[in-house]
Amino acid sequence: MAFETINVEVDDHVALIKLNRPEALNALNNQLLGELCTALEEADANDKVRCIVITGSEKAFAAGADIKEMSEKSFVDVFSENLFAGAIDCLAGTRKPIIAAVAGYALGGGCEVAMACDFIIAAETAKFGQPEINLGVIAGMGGTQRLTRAVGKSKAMDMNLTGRFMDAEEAERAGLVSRVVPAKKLLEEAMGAAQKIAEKSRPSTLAAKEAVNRSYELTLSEGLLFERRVFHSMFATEDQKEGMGAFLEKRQPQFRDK
Ligand SMILES: CC(C)(O)CC(=O)SCCNC(=O)CCNC(=O)[C@H](O)C(C)(C)COP(=O)(O)OP(=O)(O)OC[C@H]1O[C@@H](n2cnc3c(N)ncnc32)[C@H](O)[C@@H]1OP(=O)(O)O
Repeated sequence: MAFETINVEVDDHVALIKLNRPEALNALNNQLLGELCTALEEADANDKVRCIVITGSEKAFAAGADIKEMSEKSFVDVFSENLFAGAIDCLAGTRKPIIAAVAGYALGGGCEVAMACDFIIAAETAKFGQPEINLGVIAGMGGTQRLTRAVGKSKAMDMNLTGRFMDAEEAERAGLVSRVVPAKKLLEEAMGAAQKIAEKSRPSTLAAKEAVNRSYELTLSEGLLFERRVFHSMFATEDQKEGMGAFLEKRQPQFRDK
């Protein structure tokens, strides 16, 4: 499928999706969000793809929802079209692991898209923020919810109420990002992490992602039970025998996704 606002490359079991609206710092307009959703559905359905990386440019992962596009909309417009529900549900509904590789601005919807990925690797240049308050609105794709779960109430309130940006170092300290690397190494690091994930047994990666995500929805005892039962179910796979057998035989496992 040909896209205009994103580029997609599939190489070595990793789908690399690059947001590509440089003239607007990758502002998330309807077309880009629609194309991103289509690309994610295709990657999820493509047997060759085992992990997905989403990235932007050196200057911006994405500077938020497209303000020009939404500025004239009325309440009835945004309510009727359920503005932004589709794109973020699409990300959250993708079963394969997704890494956000963030350099430059990840603001508003850009920060929210990154947070809807499974983890974030940031360049030293990354800046995260929920500046919607400056536009007379609030975050609408998870900035008050996912950010609070990631960094706690105090920092989430600070960012949502003042609109200030958080740099990569602070984001790592706060637990918003998993690692920070020099900007030149960002893609190499993200693709390296994706390759590592791609080498694992597919049932294990899908199950690990589901189990971690359940921790957002369940009580601790329900979550622990869910995890234990999924762990038990992995003993029905050939890959469990292969993984444990390979360890005991001091060799690399050859997973067959069975
Ligand atoms: C999803 C929701 C519901 O949560 C809502 C949102 O996401 S609302 C959007 C939140 N994001 C913002 O408020 C950030 C807006 N952008 C900026 O503050 C600045 O552009 C900047 C700090 C990221 C970068 O500043 P600077 O280097 O000075 O570049 P600019 O000249 O401002 O930008 C270059 C070019 O890009 C256009 N641009 C930037 N961001 C957006 C945007 N979010 N929507 C539409 N267009 C955007 C900007 O207008 C410039 O274009 P031209 O004027 O040169 O045509």
